[in-house]
Amino acid sequence: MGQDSNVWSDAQRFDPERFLEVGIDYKGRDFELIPFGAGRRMCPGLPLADRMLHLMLGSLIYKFDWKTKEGTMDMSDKFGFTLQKKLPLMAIPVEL
Ligand code: HEM
Repeated sequence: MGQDSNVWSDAQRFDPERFLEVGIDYKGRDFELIPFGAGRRMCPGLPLADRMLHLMLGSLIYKFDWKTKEGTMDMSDKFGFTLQKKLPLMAIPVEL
């Protein structure tokens, strides 16, 4: 669904900014984007994640530089109900 070209233009391109323009919601009402699932069994942690994620991610980026063992990042994915990375990401923090 995340790469369906009927839904997303240039669907294969990594383009997080696209979400700034589309005006769809990620809280289970718009099925084009359901990172927390939808319906009665959707993620009950959504309100917590919604508040904390920016803070956690911002702190990690602010406090560390990040690198990978190989120096590059493999963005291939594997097919499934949700989009997952083919190879797990091993991010190594480097103290600033
Ligand atoms: C970015 C953060 C998170 C994402 C993307 C996420 C995503 C998801 C997804 C996709 C599901 C399955 C929903 C479905 O079956 O329709 C789920 C279930 C669940 N999540 Fe999260 N989650 C996040 C954070 C959290 C947090 C912070 C908590 C708890 C503090 C949490 C607790 C749960 C629980 C208990 C379920 C099982 C719900 C059930 O089966 O009824 N999640 N989550």
